[in-house]
Amino acid sequence: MNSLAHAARSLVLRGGYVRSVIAAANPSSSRSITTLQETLESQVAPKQASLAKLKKEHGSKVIGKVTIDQLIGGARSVKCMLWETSNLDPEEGIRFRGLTIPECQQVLPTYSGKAGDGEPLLESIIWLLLTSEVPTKEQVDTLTAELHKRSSILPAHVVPLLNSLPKDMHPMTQFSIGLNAAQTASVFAKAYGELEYFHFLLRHLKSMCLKFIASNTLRRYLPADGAPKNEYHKYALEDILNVFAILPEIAATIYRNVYFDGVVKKDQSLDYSGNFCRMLGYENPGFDELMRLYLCIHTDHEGGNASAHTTHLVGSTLSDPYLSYAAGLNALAGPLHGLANQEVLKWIQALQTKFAKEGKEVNAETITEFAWETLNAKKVIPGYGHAVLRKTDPRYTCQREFGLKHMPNDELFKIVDTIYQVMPGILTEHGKVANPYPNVDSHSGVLLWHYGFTQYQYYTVLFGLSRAVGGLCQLYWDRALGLPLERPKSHTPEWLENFAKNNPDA
Ligand SMILES: CC(=O)SCCNC(=O)CCNC(=O)[C@H](O)C(C)(C)COP(=O)(O)OP(=O)(O)OC[C@H]1O[C@@H](n2cnc3c(N)ncnc32)[C@H](O)[C@@H]1OP(=O)(O)O
Ligand SMILES: O=C([O-])CC(=O)C(=O)O
Repeated sequence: MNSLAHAARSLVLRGGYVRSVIAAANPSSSRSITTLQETLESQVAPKQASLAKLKKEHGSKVIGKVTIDQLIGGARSVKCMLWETSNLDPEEGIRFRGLTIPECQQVLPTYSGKAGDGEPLLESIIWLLLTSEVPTKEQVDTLTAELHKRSSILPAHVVPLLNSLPKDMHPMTQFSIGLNAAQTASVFAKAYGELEYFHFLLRHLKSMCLKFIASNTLRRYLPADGAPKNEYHKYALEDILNVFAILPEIAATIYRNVYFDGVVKKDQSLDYSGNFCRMLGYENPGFDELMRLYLCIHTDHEGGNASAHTTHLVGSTLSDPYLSYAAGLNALAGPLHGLANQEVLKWIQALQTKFAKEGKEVNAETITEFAWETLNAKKVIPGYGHAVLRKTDPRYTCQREFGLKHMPNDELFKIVDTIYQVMPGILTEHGKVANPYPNVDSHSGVLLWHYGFTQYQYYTVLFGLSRAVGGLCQLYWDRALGLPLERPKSHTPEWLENFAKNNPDA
């Protein structure tokens, strides 16, 4: 009962939480800033209404067909998911709420405060993806302060648990364990689960008199209307912001445990990315800027990619945001998805080692030789190809531009550039690949390496820190729009064969 009362009260109190954080961060301007929560609350009803209208007026319109090839082939291009936060065009690449990466770099607030002067802050992208609005620097600063403050919500058992894990456990496995363990702090699960418990209790009390007393007593301590479906998004938002806030400490603890002394030092006078770099143990403003770029560009890639889709699917069962995104992390840990960034570095290392032993230079010719060896061994070239993109990934391009600006003479950067010159031709000649161009993973590792961040088994954790933003900003809207349980139809091979036999012209 005490814990019920505590949970209920803390839920109610959080309404005033954000305002007090803002006031603490910036007392003079606190009254004039529209908070993230206020911005979102004003958007929910109109968005719900326009989705309901779309469904009512056009719900029966056909937007595509599905072939047997698509059913067998991983549902490529099947249109079956609503995604608010970003959209991917095969030629142009990603747009975050309508903005390309260069446009984001021009308009979003940066560490210096001036848009266009440096890389966007991750907090800017969080604001953009959640609200579809470009925030002011003041708004972004309030979000930074809020996330720093919320980081204290990390449950006390999580760091000791991480400390107890074997150092040779893959960092992504540790990341997923850490986030799952932090789920005890879920506000969403409490709001939902305790009400379940409340109804369970009422169902099982035999005496009407006891039912009446229990009902009246418990209701006093629970949110006024319980947690009805139309309020799920409020509890989800609490969890989502808390997950953003605690992930850096989980990620940094893993890095410091596996490769160093386990000590994590914060500097909350900095932004989210800058503070994260200090937690990792880096004190280089150039590395801070790279981290800002890295964390911004990996956030979101529309809904169909495996990590975002998994988060959305698991969330549709009303699993809370912690569990939903932990599932997304497990999808990201696959080598055809996020893990490809570590595979790229591994591939380049193997290439360098082989030709160093043979006393040969790494150049276009030796890279071509090594690529054919990989392909003939029926392995993939990591960092190349894509399920949707049919041109060079703009996330590759902006990282290349960062490299040209900050490390044009770096040896590894030059190798990546030479790979880029020869690989599309090789993959085209190979003849199988739908997209012979590089994706985001083919460039990210070498930039990190330049700053001494050479522990490539860890690289996907950085991706996972960033992808939380896309997956979970969308999860907010999933709950706000009341999207249902996701459950597509599957068919047996026999059904397909019969269908094909009975429908020769289909
Ligand atoms: C953040 C991200 O997730 S970006 C992607 C990261 N992953 C990688 O970089 C791994 C390498 N790339 C790949 O494996 C693929 O290109 C994927 C998984 C990204 C996309 O897969 P698909 O949509 O199936 O690609 P596509 O239609 O081009 O595949 C056709 C064939 O080409 C092969 N192929 C695709 N890309 C490559 C590649 N980079 N090297 C060698 N073969 C490839 C596929 O394995 C497939 O072979 P199969 O017919 O024998 O099964
Ligand atoms: O879109 C995809 O399928 C893979 C990808 O690039 C991402 O998730 O960032």
